Amino acid sequence: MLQKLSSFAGVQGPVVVIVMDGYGLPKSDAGSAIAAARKPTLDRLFASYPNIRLRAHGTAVGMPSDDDMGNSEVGHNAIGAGQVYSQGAALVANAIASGAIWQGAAWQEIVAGAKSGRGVVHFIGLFSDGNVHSHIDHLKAMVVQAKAEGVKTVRIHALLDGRDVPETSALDYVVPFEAFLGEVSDAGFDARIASGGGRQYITMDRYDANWAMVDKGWKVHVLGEGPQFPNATAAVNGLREQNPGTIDQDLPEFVIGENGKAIGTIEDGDSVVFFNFRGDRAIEITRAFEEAAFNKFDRVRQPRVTYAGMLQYDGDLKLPARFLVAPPAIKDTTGEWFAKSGIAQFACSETQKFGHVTYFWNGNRSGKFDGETWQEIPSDVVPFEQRPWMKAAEIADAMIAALQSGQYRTLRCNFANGDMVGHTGNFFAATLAVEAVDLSLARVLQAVDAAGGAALITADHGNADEMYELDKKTKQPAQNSDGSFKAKTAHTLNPVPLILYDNVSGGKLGLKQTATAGLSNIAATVANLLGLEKHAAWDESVLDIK
Ligand SMILES: O=C(O)[C@@H](CO)OP(=O)(O)O
Ligand SMILES: [Mn+2]
Ligand SMILES: [Mn+2]
Repeated sequence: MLQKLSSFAGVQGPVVVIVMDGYGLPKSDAGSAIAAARKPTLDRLFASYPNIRLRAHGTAVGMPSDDDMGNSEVGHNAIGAGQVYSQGAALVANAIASGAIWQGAAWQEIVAGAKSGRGVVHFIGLFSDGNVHSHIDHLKAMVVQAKAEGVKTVRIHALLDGRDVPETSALDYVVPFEAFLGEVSDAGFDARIASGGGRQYITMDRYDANWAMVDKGWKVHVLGEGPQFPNATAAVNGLREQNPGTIDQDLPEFVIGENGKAIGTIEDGDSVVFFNFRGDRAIEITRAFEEAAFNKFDRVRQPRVTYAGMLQYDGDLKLPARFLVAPPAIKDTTGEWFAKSGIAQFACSETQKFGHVTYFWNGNRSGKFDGETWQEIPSDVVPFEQRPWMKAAEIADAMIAALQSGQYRTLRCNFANGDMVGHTGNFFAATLAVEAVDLSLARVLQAVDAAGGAALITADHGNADEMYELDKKTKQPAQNSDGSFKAKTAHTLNPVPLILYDNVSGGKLGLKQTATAGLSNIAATVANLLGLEKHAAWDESVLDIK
């Protein structure tokens, strides 16, 4: 049980945490869809309620360096656990640097498994240096090590990014990597890219939103069925020609063929490494490889392979069974300790972010703690620039109903809009996305007032705050040669807001801005609003109690 605070009995009504995904505070309004949006509710909040800035990127959320942007996994982990752990990106980089990864049983089984079969290791994963789901340097190190350990053939199944890196940067990765593979290949070692496609088109679906993407990925990676090209560079060029204006993440699938035959089908006795360290978009394809009874799509055949994930993606489901690097052991989350303190909790989002407020929030566990209620609003399966309002209204409806029910002492939700629409690179749609959040926020806050509660409004990282690549010198939006602006689809390095919406304490409560304030300070702040001391493991509260 968490102890009672001596200085404050807590807000009488419910304490609500609202995450506006992808809502950062930019240095300049140039290129910010947030600045361009009409958002009377947020304007009023910033003008009239206590608010501070929180660090949401780099080492403040467990990334290897402060050049790393934040992302939903590390952001929601930090918010939900109140602690900063070295995250997958850092853990894998360290395991490779020390060589510990090669000593582990999982890597040795991958190599031994391949050698007892045809000698083939497949690597499937996100092909960039974005460091959100994966890093191409990790792949490079594994190819070199596989060769050193006597693997005969390497086949890479490359998911093109353009979402954590510039939107049409695929060839910046593919061309040098194909050159590198050419250099390491010799009479006894053959390493090539064998298949791929855009990450938002094949394989990397999450939260059961659209299994058809995984089906498409399976067909190209495993069965070798799809439009053929002689190499990945030719594939990217060819697909771009056939699909003018399509950015990398949305490019269709491709297969590398030789004399009409796919060069990298996955067969019995092969080894397969899914080299993303982040779990949300790795779980579905992992299930397709591991599950004996699988009914999400027709696999046609299930090759008997030695399969490993870069990390363990789900600590409750133990998925996958074999993993190269142990994930951060996220302990003592708010979900767990509020449950132990008898506090009923409500969590809600739409499909695209549902796992963020449940699985990431609870430390990458898919199971509920006692007294938790989760509500998922099914997301649209459309390009989000066509529906920038997404399910904000429905999430607000669910939050309002949960507040009115009087059943929950604390509630949390995530509005996906700023992030999911921000990732499309469509400025106009992103302003509408922010406006939809503003409208829904107004409705939820009315219900918070009616319940005599208080709310913390925040974000997990930036995105819609910078919709164009900024010119390094002028700090103005950078231009393409035809004069159009260069769209930016990735997250940003900007801080995020923390607003305290409190009409109940009579001015007793405020927020403390500290130099190091970050997402991990929210957990203790929520505990204090509930009238509870923080858990010893959590970073300090920023609640100022006068
Ligand atoms: O879409 C995703 O997978 C990531 C970007 O790679 O975004 P977020 O961290 O906001 O989920
Ligand atoms: Mn996010
Ligand atoms: Mn995102």
